[in-house]
Amino acid sequence: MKDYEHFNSRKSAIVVVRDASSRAFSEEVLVAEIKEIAKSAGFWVSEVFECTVRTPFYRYYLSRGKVEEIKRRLESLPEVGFVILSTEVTPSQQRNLENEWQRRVLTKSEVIHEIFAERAKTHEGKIRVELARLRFELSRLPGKGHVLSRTGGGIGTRGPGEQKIEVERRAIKRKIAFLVQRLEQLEKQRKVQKKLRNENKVPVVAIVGYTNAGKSTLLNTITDAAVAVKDQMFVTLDTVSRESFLPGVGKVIFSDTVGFIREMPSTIRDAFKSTLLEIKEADLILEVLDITDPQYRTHFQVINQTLNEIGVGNHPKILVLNKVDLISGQIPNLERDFLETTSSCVFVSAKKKIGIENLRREIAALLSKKMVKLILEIYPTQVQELQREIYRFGYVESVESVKNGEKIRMHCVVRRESKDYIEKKAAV
Ligand SMILES: Nc1nc2c(ncn2[C@@H]2O[C@H](COP(=O)(O)OP(=O)(O)OP(=O)(O)O)[C@@H](O)[C@H]2O)c(=O)[nH]1
Repeated sequence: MKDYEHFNSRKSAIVVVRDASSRAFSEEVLVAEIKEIAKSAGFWVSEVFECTVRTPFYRYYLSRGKVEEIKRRLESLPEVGFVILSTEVTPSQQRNLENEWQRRVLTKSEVIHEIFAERAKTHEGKIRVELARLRFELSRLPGKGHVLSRTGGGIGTRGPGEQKIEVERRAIKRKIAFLVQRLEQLEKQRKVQKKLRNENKVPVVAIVGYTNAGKSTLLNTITDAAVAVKDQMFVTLDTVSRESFLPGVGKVIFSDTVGFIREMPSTIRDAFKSTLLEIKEADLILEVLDITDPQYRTHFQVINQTLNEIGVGNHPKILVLNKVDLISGQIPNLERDFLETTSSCVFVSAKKKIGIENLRREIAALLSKKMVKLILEIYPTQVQELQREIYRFGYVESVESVKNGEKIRMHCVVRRESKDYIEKKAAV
């Protein structure tokens, strides 16, 4: 056990943000984001060090002077057990910093992996997170080999460190192969379920947005479901779907997706790719934004960029501006670029149930474009079977007895593409 490992139980940390001002996003965004990530992983951030490094020292990724300055500061912060870096460093740089500072040093990716590991609820979600973690570990092995191989072997020979790494690499690859196989089986099962759902043509509404925007809360409010809701990033790691009834449409499936974030580690992004790809099959996308977050414009960019990457940039969308209950003054004016990418825009409070009926109406209005109204006259003996068929594609609005009880008139709403099929069934 290293001297500083006893700090692990106290999750107090300082955050080091390097070269924030030279990036595409503002310093404020980067600092707020890394603090939020640290908080979601259960860290209490006591200080943030922002540094611009003109001459980085390869050994540390920071300049020698900065390493010293942080070291001195840490000496007066005995309660701090961790240093979280806003970007990635090599395993050897990480080890060197740990030796200098005598604290655990974590990179942003490591912290995000930790959050995902803690939050995964379903069996499939857990496998995905474990896969991401193993792939991340694999990508960092070469760096570790470099550090360890310095302990033995001469030029041109393999040091004991590197041999050990080779053994580790093989073990990780074996685990990855096993998990990939398991995941493929689970995906097959899911495809069968999805096929059944597609046969029934139930419209799907995907709820997407930056992490912590209120997606799970909205899913709950819209469908009265109970999905875990916490004021932390990435609470939802697996797609959670719930059904609800919308007038003019019938049964609708609402799906809560994994939260988006800028610079999601590629291992996590790959692991959850298929979850994100499910958005492709949605009939409508609800793009949720936390309007009270000072960074909501950046979040909007990140979401749209991710949606474009998945290939659903032009899908029908409703922009849902959430948490209006926290706005005391005037609701912010939205620029044209906000509104141009979406079919409509609704202000709500998912938590306080404000604007939800309006949102449901907007959703119904967009989805009902794919629906048609039918009036069928059938014999009473046909009612049961026909109703069953109608509910696969929509719903029955009302039923009345006509022609002295000889026939039944049914008013129903069904998906446009099922119209001929239903009419044929009714004509039998
Ligand atoms: N005041 C207020 N708080 C809200 C509202 N909607 C959500 N919240 C809070 O915001 C926090 C995050 O909500 P979630 O629904 O978990 O957010 P999410 O987008 O699903 O988060 P991830 O699963 O991490 O992607 C919780 O503390 C909610 O109670 C709202 O309309 N008003």
